[in-house]
Amino acid sequence: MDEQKVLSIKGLLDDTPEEYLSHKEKYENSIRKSVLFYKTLHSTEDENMSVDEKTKLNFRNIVTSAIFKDNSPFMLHNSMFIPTIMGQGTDEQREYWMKRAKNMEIIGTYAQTELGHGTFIRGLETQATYDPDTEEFVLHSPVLSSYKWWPGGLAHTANYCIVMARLYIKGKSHGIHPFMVQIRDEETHMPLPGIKLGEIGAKLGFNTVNNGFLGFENHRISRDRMLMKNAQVLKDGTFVAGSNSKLTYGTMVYVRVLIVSNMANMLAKAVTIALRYSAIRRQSQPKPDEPEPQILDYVTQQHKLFIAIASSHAFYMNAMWLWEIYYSVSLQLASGKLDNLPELHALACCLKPLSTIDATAMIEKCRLACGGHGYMLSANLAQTYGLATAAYTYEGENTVLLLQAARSLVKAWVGHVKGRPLKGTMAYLAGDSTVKAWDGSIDGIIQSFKVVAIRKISSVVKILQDYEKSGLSPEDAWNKASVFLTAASEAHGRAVLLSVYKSEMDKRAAVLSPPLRKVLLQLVDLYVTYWALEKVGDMLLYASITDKDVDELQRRYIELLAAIRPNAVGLVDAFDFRDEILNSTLGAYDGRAYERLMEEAMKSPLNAEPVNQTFHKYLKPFMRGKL
Ligand SMILES: CCCCCCCCCCCCC/C=C/C(=O)SCCNC(=O)CCNC(=O)[C@H](O)C(C)(C)COP(=O)(O)OP(=O)(O)OC[C@H]1O[C@@H](n2cnc3c(N)ncnc32)[C@H](O)[C@@H]1OP(=O)(O)O
Ligand SMILES: Cc1cc2nc3c(=O)[nH]c(=O)nc-3n(C[C@H](O)[C@H](O)[C@H](O)COP(=O)(O)OP(=O)(O)OC[C@H]3O[C@@H](n4cnc5c(N)ncnc54)[C@H](O)[C@@H]3O)c2cc1C
Repeated sequence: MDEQKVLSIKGLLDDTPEEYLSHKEKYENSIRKSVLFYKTLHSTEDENMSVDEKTKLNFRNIVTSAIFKDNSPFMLHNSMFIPTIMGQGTDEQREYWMKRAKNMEIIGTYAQTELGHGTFIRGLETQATYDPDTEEFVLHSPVLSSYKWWPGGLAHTANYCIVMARLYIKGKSHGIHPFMVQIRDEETHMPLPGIKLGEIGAKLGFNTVNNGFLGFENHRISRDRMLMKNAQVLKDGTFVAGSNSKLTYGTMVYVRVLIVSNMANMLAKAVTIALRYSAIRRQSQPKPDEPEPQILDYVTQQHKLFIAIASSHAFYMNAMWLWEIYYSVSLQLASGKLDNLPELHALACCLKPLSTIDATAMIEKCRLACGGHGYMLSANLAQTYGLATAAYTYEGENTVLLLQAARSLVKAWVGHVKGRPLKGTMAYLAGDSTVKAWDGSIDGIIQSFKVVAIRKISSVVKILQDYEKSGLSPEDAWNKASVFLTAASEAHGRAVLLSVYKSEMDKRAAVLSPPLRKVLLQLVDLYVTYWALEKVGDMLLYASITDKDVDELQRRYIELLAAIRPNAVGLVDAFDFRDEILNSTLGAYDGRAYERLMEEAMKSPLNAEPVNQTFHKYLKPFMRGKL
């Protein structure tokens, strides 16, 4: 996506900050901008580029942040509607629907979550009952809780959507399947008969995404509207099951992988804003005979911010690595080879939660590091937090995904104990869990994180087995142990994040100039040392670290902050975000934060006049005691 071309489109960037628009005006403005933006996107897209190339090209591209501070009502069209057609449609269905969707002849969304169910997909209640007489599916929302609730763009924007519904044939349920459903008339945009649509209301963020609700009243669609790549319903109502019922969950895995790269970008944006502001903001006078220092020179400020730079790099390296795995597994799935899907699912169930947990926390820390000005919406830190924290929940709520990963880890460990070989990212579980002397090296610390994961997984398996021996059902044992199951998944995820970041950097280090290699490896060192200190309890319990080693680690951490300080501004400048993309009074390249804060303040409609009409209507009578 050519940033210059996009950002030079007239009318695309807001003159009046959206914060001063009404809820309805914000939506209408976001539609106006979406149409402008997607016209350009469509005109500049290289049709010959593969999904793989396009995705990796866009990994660091967040030009949309310049246009939509709170995302676009079109976001589900590209991020889930099109990928689901690609992943779940037959060749014929792909041929027909991809053309219409890519040409923006139709606008789609992905409607899975219901008022009553989000996590538990097998509990979804929207019905798709097959009528062999008419060769149609009857879509119905039997109760309020079965209304689709949350899908982006569903309320007033999309005219088609992928509906995940429970398939019934002759009274028998055949599980959840994807259906292509037209929800609005293409000419009038009126909801079709038997379809109730609306928006779900104001939210913490995503307030220009037009998240909506959808209810069906016996709405009929033709048989060919079920996306039948993974399972089919024949004309006579015969159900042909797919090779794996979870293949219908493929779009979610795809988005979870993308979310890791998105967190890298969100965090990079926030730390660029906060760090640049910390370079121009001067405050206090620790040394009486010296001027107020840059707040960036306070080590506590460096502690708040430098880990965010390193974490953005770590998420980016892990995202690229995970995308390669995703893409190769998706090619294998296309040829019916499913055996690497569980590992991909488990990986995504670790890295999506950890990247969103860390990014959300660190973006908030970036905001807090800017004091009062960080609290201004014109700083664009609160909105960035809102976007990141949404990803904690959507595409699989984090706790639930960590428990999914734990399911795979427990199975792997139990299998290992029985002699079954471990493979891929879980192979290290077969490694030596007796720790060698702590050597404080980066590789040594990463190995300690692997030991922590091994020990946490093995001990939670022991807890599960003891509960079951005591007579608890597997389900009750699982629930009782679930806090430590998520902890075991987090430990595994940490080990993966650390080792992939290190190994991916090592691969790249050879081609870097010595100064660049030095500063990037300092970030790796900072990241590993930071997490060793964050998890010092686990290190003391499971690794061979001593209190003397901890003292050494703390000193090393402080030295690393000092070593990175001279390059800190250069490191965020290297993210190369244009001012329009940062969209922040505090983060602009020229450092004129105060002038920009004032310029933005003057855009408030309240500043258009010195005396607001409420003075004469209310205040004056009130102050004169006349109310
Ligand atoms: C280029 C850069 C671009 C950046 C853009 C990035 C951002 C993009 C943003 C897009 C906007 C997003 C808006 C949000 C959209 C949504 O939120 S859509 C709805 C998402 N909803 C979910 O994710 C629901 C989460 N719930 C689940 O996934 C499942 O219900 C569950 C939690 C996995 C549990 O399911 P259940 O059927 O109960 O499973 P179990 O009984 O536990 O058995 C699980 C077995 O199935 C396997 N499995 C489960 N899921 C998958 C999967 N997806 N793939 C493969 N396998 C799966 C699991 O491994 C278990 O297998 P066994 O252990 O062998 O039994
Ligand atoms: C900004 C945003 C955009 C979204 N966009 C879309 C969209 O476009 N399309 C769409 O279909 N959906 C969308 N969603 C919905 C999203 O996918 C769901 O919110 C998410 O899957 C969580 O489900 P839920 O909200 O029902 O929460 P629940 O699943 O009810 O979770 C609530 C709490 O219960 C806990 N819990 C639930 N199950 C378990 C369990 N088995 N074990 C332990 N704890 C459990 C969770 O950990 C959580 O703490 C969006 C959500 C948000 C916030």
